Amino acid sequence: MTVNSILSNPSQFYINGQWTDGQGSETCNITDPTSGQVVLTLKNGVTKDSNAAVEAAYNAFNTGPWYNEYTGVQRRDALLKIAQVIDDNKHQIAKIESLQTGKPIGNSTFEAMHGAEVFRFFAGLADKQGGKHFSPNHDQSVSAYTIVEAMGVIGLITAFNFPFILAIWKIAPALAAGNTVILKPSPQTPLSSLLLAQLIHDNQLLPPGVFNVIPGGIEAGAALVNHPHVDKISFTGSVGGGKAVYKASAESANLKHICLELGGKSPNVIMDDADVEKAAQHAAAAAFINTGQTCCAGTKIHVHKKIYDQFMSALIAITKDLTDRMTTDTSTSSIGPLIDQNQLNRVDGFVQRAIKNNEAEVLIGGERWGQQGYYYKPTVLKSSNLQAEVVCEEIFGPVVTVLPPFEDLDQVIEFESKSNFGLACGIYTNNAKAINTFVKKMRAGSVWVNCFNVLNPYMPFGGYKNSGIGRELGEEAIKEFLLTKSVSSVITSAAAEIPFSPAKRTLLEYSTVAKTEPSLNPQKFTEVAIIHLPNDSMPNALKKASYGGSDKKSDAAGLSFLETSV
Ligand SMILES: NC(=O)C1=CN([C@@H]2O[C@H](COP(=O)(O)OP(=O)(O)OC[C@H]3O[C@@H](n4cnc5c(N)ncnc54)[C@H](OP(=O)(O)O)[C@@H]3O)[C@@H](O)[C@H]2O)C=CC1
Ligand SMILES: CCCCCC/C=C/C(=O)O
Repeated sequence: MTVNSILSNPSQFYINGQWTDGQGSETCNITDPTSGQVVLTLKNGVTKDSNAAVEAAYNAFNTGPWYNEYTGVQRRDALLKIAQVIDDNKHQIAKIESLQTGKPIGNSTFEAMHGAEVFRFFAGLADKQGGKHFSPNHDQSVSAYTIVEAMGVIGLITAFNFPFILAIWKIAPALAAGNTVILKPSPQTPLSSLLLAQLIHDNQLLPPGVFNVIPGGIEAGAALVNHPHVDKISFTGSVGGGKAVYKASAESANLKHICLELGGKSPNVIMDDADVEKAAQHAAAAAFINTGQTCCAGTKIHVHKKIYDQFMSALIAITKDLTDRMTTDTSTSSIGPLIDQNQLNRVDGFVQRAIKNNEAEVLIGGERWGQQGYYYKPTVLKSSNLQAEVVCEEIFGPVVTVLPPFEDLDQVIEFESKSNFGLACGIYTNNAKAINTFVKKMRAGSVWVNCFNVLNPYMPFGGYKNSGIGRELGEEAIKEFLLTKSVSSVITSAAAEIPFSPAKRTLLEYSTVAKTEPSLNPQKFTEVAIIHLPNDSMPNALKKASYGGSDKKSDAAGLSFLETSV
């Protein structure tokens, strides 16, 4: 499979609804990690490219139809169409994702379908965002309400490990909220983001400038973070990268909003009542998911003393089986390669240092697999040094560290409370008291009971502590891309004020209108401006709505505003 057989404009950037050449001179190689072969060379994004994309997104937000004319229902429909196109092209998406990451093709196909599901979820929220109305005093002369508005232009920066999913977790809620976006994927893995742009472009699913893609390059990412017209950065990557972005965002001219989805060292606790074989299966899957290149992977295991020996035998047998089934063929492989040689060196570096410093014992694995590509054997380490690097740091490879057996869950929780990370954790038990204690006391964004790495669009995902700020997925994620505006309006005459221009109308409340104008069927309206006046003056006030000039015009304009808001 070649990149050209899937991507029509493989080395171009997608800006303002057009395919354009990058303006820099440096290039970047995209490599197939199963073989180490270069599959595409494309330009690195530079500041000029980012600036062009920001300008396109800024214009699209301020003057284009996406935010100014589309209703929530229209945005919903656009996102549903994107979901359908992803589903229809899931095999192409999966092929290109596996080509650039080396993932087993089954995983990539699942991830493409998950991406479609995430678009559907946020499509369902696109038309359901609104503010609240308050009556702060009894005579109702003050109309007080909130409206929710899109933030504006959003910069999305993603990592190499789940390129398609990580991008969609950001794109879908940002667009559902009415924003325009610039996606800067990891320089190692831009291809599935470019394919998404191609699918959106070829099927004319979004107005120009709403969705832009600038492949790789630290300069391109930094330019987004520094640009005064970018209102928010949503970032997935390393803790170091996240902190640099946080700092630069704070120092940028416009004090950006920020969402950071960073690393983890998620503990997996196996209690004494666990079904040992099942728990070991789950623990291996939890740790080795995506070759361990997963922020929430269960890379640290605490096992109860009573079942420790049995569990360890089972875990080693499962890991051996996984290793025996390794192959470079993504259609049959059990576990894929690491992303590149740097990552391979980095992972092996952790293991070799642990051995050299007597911090851990390798029970299985601990070395490169094969001669081609960037494969590393799934590895089980045993450590009794609770301060060891392999116990405390994110390795981002297929390496799991088992800690000394425990007897008291409280001690495990106490130990974990000192971790710098707080992304996820899991416990295997049917002991209700243990579950309740664990759920309550663990300082982590996701808690999994008798399962691990369970992610779906409904459940917010994100970290405590160094694991991040903000949430992706769930209703929380769309709120990350909205701003709330409070409006207090004192009515001083009988003339009603239409509080919004039609272009910026927002659903608030239609009950007063319905009560005073029974001829209007509120069911007809998806969006109606509230006209809040003392009840006895409402009919006249409505008729006299001062909207654009004379009484007659105002009358017509006021009512026609309501009617055209359908
Ligand atoms: N979710 C998670 O937990 C993840 C954790 N990691 C961890 O990070 C390590 C390195 O992975 P990597 O993907 O290189 O992660 P990075 O944090 O280096 O990069 C992630 C993304 O952020 C961009 N980026 C990095 N620094 C900046 C910056 N200062 N300003 C703007 N953009 C920036 C990168 O692009 P560019 O390189 O062009 O700057 C890339 O698109 C892994 O080994 C792993 O430990 C990685 C991925 C996901
Ligand atoms: C649905 C498959 C698992 C997705 C895992 C998402 C991981 C995120 C990250 O590593 O940042």
